Amino acid sequence: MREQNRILVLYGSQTFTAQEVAERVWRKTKALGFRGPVQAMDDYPISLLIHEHFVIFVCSTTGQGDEPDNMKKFWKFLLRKSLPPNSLIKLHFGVIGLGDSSYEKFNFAGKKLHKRLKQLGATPLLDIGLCDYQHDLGHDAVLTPWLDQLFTKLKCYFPNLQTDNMNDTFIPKWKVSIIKKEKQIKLDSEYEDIYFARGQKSYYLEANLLKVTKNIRTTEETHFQDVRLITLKTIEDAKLNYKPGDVLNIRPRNSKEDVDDLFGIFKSHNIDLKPYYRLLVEECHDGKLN
Ligand SMILES: Cc1cc2nc3c(=O)[nH]c(=O)nc-3n(C[C@H](O)[C@H](O)[C@H](O)COP(=O)(O)O)c2cc1C
Repeated sequence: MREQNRILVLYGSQTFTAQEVAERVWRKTKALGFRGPVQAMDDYPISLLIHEHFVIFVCSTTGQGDEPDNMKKFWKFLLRKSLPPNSLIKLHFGVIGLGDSSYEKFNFAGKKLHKRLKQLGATPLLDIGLCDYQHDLGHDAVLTPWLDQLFTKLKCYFPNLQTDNMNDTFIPKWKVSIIKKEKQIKLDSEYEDIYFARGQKSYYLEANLLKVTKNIRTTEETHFQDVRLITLKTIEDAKLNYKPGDVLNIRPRNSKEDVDDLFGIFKSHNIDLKPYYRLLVEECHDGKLN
């Protein structure tokens, strides 16, 4: 093993749910004293996979049974015909799939990943966990017992593992430091944004302030998907130039009430943060910066 007590947690996630689950799983592995990072599959140098002994995969399904964008490169590599069938002989793994049984191809990406890892000689620690968004308890209905089983199984490889009093100690993945306590800026109107007020419009390339004027549900109330027609209006009746094929990137803004509530909480905990401070957020693994 490259490192003692190493478990790697890799995820494929389109809209962050699998990422959030992967980070929860990673925190549990940290609480048990394991080392190793949590990463999107495409951010992991895949040529090193042959040296890994323990990997937990958290994989959602998107589109019509497709794998998420941030595992496409990884998945393409795994599918190479030139890979010998024993490439991953050292690897012990678990796959937890996140899906929705209202889709025809339920959890396809996770199922395909589990199958391919086995074809390449890896040993499953336990059967794939098939989380279903349709379940009353959401993904946790499958995830919680699956994790209990996983950690019980890991005891076979790590006999000193203490899982009985495993608490959910908070293990930070990010180091946050204040880099600039800028002066508070007075905003001229309720729509103004702090960056616009600083004259940093170029920060957003061709940014415009927009207001939502209509937000109408277009699907039946009884239909499981909530699809919306949202109408936006420029604040100063500015003309927006666009051509077919252009993409509109919307950055929603938090309401003033929500921002005030959040900073009220910081204040009540004696945390010196103001909305206009600039922060530096750095990723760290095992307590060290990357
Ligand atoms: C556009 C779209 C397509 C989806 N397609 C599937 C699918 O084919 N099979 C499935 O089991 N779940 C499907 N799902 C459900 C997602 O897998 C599920 O919501 C999951 O929690 C999303 O995880 P993520 O946020 O990490 O991408 C789809 C969800 C969306 C929004």
